[in-house]
Amino acid sequence: MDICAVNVLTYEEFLEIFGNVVEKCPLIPAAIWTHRPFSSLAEIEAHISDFIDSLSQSGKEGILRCHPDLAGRDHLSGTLTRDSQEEQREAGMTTLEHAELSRLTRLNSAYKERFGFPFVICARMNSKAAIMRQLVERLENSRPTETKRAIEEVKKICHLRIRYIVLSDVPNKL
Ligand SMILES: NC(=O)NC1NC(=O)NC1=O
Repeated sequence: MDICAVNVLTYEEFLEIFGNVVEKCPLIPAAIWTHRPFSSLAEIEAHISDFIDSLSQSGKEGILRCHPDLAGRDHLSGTLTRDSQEEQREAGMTTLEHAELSRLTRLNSAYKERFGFPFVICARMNSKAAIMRQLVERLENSRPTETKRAIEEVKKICHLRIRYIVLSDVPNKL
């Protein structure tokens, strides 16, 4: 799918395809559709990034809270979005050993307790070991630093999801 094909999509079609580029936040692609025609994919990403940056602290936290835990309840109950399931699988999050899962669950809880939102990281850009290491490291951050850091990861996830849509031509639905 090239940018010309994107620009002729109705907003319903645009949402059907791009609705989950920010996990469970279809409001964001719905909002940036206003800016058509897009000159490039990079422009779509830039609008999404600007929209996120324009949100208040609670709005940004809301985006983070729409993300599932890594190897968490949604994975165990089979309710992850297709995107998320694929990303977590690629990072080895769906085949953790018992001890690894216990450690991750403990760290995820400590993180949520401290910040009030789940630990978010671009799984496709990290190995299992790197995810665990960064979770431990980021637990030490202040709340403002960590919100900023987590939102950067949301943007990386979004970047790869958009690339995947465009390269594979596969419609992307929740
Ligand atoms: N919590 C968290 O990081 N979730 C995710 N990261 C990612 O790349 N896909 C996800 O679902």
